[in-house]
Amino acid sequence: MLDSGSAVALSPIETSKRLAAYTAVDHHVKPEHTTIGIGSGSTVPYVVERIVQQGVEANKNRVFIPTGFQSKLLIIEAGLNLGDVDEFPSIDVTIDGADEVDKDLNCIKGGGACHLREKVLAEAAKTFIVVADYRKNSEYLGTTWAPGVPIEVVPVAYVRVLRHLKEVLGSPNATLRMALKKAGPVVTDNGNFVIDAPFDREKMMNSSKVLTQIKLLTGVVEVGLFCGMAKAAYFGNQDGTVAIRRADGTMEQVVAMQ
Ligand SMILES: O=C(CO)[C@H](O)[C@H](O)COP(=O)(O)O
Repeated sequence: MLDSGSAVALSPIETSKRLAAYTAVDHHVKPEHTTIGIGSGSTVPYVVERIVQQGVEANKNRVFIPTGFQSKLLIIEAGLNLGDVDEFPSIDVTIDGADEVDKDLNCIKGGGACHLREKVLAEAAKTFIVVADYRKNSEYLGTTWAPGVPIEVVPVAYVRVLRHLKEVLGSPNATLRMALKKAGPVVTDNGNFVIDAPFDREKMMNSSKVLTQIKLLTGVVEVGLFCGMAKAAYFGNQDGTVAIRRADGTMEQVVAMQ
């Protein structure tokens, strides 16, 4: 599964994801870190790959906490120690992907329907770091990520939540996310449904207000808006550099180590 170190050539997008992931691990997963949160998506395998490259000695006393089924498998298959957040509620660093990141490091997450556990691990972490390819780097949320804000909702409430999103909160195209290889809706690792709710630019410019409004709806378990949570975002670029945007407002462009 983690074959990016093999002779198989990576596409430019995959190369960008790997650049971001490797650089973020090099900067933030340090020898003194013993509890590490592992996010979900297609960028995170490169995070695990780089952590494995730190060696058996570096990893033998570490515990890795997954944000869902996919990252649990990644941790097990990499031979790393698996833990859970109820046992390790304080995490040194969590590294995760994102569907889109704005200039203030607010993120849309949940394209893989894992945003509830992802948010628990982001909150539990002293340092929450986002890794992504250049396509996710936006000025405003909703610029490139068209499906909208992912909302995990208990099944019994989805019709009412959908109606409220359309009629009251201003998302007329909100939809229940349907599965691709199963008849019916996507069901999360927690047994819930996901609604994708697009909002216009004006609303997304105040993403914490959108987050609060949705979170208050009965039956909503979690909203895929991560506002003011990330310490830094790492974006792999096509030219082989990595753009780093930090919560303190600083930006840097570095040449990534392979
Ligand atoms: O939020 C997520 C899953 O719920 C992922 O982190 C997000 O979808 C990014 O995935 P990728 O690295 O494949 O672009």
